[in-house]
Amino acid sequence: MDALSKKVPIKTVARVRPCFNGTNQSSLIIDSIKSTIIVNSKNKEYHLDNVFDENATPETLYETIAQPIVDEVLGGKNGTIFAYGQTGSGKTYTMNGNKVNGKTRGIIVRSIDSIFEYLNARLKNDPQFKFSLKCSYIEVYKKRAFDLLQTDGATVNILSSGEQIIIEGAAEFVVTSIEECLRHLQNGWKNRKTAKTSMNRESSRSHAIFMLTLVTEEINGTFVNLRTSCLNFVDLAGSERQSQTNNTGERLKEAGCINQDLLFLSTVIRIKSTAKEGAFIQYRNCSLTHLLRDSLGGNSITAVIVTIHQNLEFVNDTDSTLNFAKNCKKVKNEAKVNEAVSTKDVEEWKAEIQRAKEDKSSLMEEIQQLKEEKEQMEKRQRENEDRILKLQNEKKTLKAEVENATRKLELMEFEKHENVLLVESLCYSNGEWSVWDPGYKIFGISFEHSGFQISPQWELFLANHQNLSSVVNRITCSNLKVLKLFEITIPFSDYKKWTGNKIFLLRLVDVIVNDENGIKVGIDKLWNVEYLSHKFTDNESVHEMAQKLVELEPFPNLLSLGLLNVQDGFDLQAFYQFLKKNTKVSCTLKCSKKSLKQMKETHKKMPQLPTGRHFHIVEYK
Ligand SMILES: Nc1ncnc2c1ncn2[C@@H]1O[C@H](COP(=O)(O)OP(=O)(O)OP(=O)(O)O)[C@@H](O)[C@H]1O
Repeated sequence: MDALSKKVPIKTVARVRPCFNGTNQSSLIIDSIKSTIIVNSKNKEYHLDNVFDENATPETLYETIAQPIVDEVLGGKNGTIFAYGQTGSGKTYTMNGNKVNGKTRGIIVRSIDSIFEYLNARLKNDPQFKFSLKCSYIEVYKKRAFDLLQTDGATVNILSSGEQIIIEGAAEFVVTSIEECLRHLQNGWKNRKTAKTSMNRESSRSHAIFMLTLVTEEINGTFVNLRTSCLNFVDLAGSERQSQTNNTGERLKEAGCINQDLLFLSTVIRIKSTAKEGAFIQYRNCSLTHLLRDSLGGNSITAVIVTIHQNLEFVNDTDSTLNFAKNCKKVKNEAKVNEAVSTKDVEEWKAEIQRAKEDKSSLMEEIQQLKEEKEQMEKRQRENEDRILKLQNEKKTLKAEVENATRKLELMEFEKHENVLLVESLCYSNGEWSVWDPGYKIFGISFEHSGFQISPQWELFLANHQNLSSVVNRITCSNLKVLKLFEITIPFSDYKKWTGNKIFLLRLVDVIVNDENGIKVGIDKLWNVEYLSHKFTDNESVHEMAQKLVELEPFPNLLSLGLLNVQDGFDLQAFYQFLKKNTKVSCTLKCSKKSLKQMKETHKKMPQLPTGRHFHIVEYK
């Protein structure tokens, strides 16, 4: 294998496929021996490096075109094999063949076989020989490049850095056997975009490039040779005429992109074939030419296989394909062996390998140890997690117990106050809190036919129940509308928590009750009234009643008092002493009809109470 580079023209061959649609009238005169094709109707003769007629076997084609390039690649040079031609003319058939095994195997499969055959033989004969082979598979579809080895249709970016073309984002798989390599190739085939057209049941709608990158390392005396070479197989999409394919919609759009790419490729080839050395060519304008820059007049051994129809109806495309081939023949590539030679001492290198082996085994031991430690830690972690869970549950139970105990304590604390009551029967409905319990008794005050309502400011109001007269400590309050009875305090800061348990604290305030005549019956503390009313029952002597009132200690805050059913003999004079002693109180006496007249007369004779206070005597009904 020649390590020196020299300028070599692109090898250009034609492969003629059997007549399309079963016709057997060829429009071409094919001479495989002279490597010429004459296009009768155009009166043109094309001379190529090789011409393969329809009887040429895939094996002959491989041996003539591909094998020499594969050999060069194994020696460290880059190589590219293109298939170019009209749609349905046999490009995919030539590159891939119909199957991955058997006689119709295409160029790619045969090349892979050959590469592994060589590399395995080298490994066997030279224990110091090393290699790494990687594959990637890219397609250019509608001007964008995609990775065929990534099933999610990942796009890739084609970048150039100096002499290097970089395919950013493309997956590269190391392959160590024919089977592994073919598996990737077949996966890529499946992902390639194809569609049925009138010219081809499975027409490629993209340009596909299968790439193999080979790195070999061999020792020559005291030198280490590192060689890197690439082999590209390019199956281009076929040129199409709308008049022949009758494509519409998406197919037509694809055809437009395919034709544009091929036109650009032909233009690059035409310019390359005539341009002077070093002339600037805009490869980057098209993903296809950008990607294949090296293969089109650069560091690569390139062969172009043009595939053609021989039917007369396709003669114009055949002629233009052959014209492309003619231009390709004029383009020269300069392939060099891509080699890096290091002067490393072999003994030192061997010692290094030995050291690396030893390092490796001690590392393996360390890894094993770490694995065991990891397992133990994981076990411990699992145990800890179980323990934490258990503790958390215990904590929850304890917390609930503490909360319960705290609540009980607080309740007990509140219950110590005489004017404080914890009510557990408040309920919430329609956006309001309420207590509804006819006959309810709070602080010794009895409520009948009445309900409680609680305002948003947490005040408790008494209200009539269903148009009935409310009865408070047996005083009928027919016009009772809303009566502020108590201030309600929520005993704990987090009221939501406690309202959930329906626990409220009621704190008694001054209470004013209207009697049935609309007259206020005011009492300092209602439990005092309870005490008074207890003393003044109907069964006791009215004389005693008045006397006892006078004897009682004064109620400094008592504002109002109502006495019901006062009978004859009640000592008004004595009661007046009570009014004088209790300096804030106003009073309403209710007498039987019989004694009303006399009571009123006695009353007239008594001195007036100071302004702001009153003493009424009315009939008791
Ligand atoms: N030399 C040949 N001998 C026998 N059959 C062939 C030959 N060339 C092509 N064919 C058959 O013709 C059909 C079209 O071939 P193929 O798909 O390779 O065309 P193509 O150039 O890749 O088309 P497109 O550009 O539309 O993808 C296939 O069924 C293939 O088997």
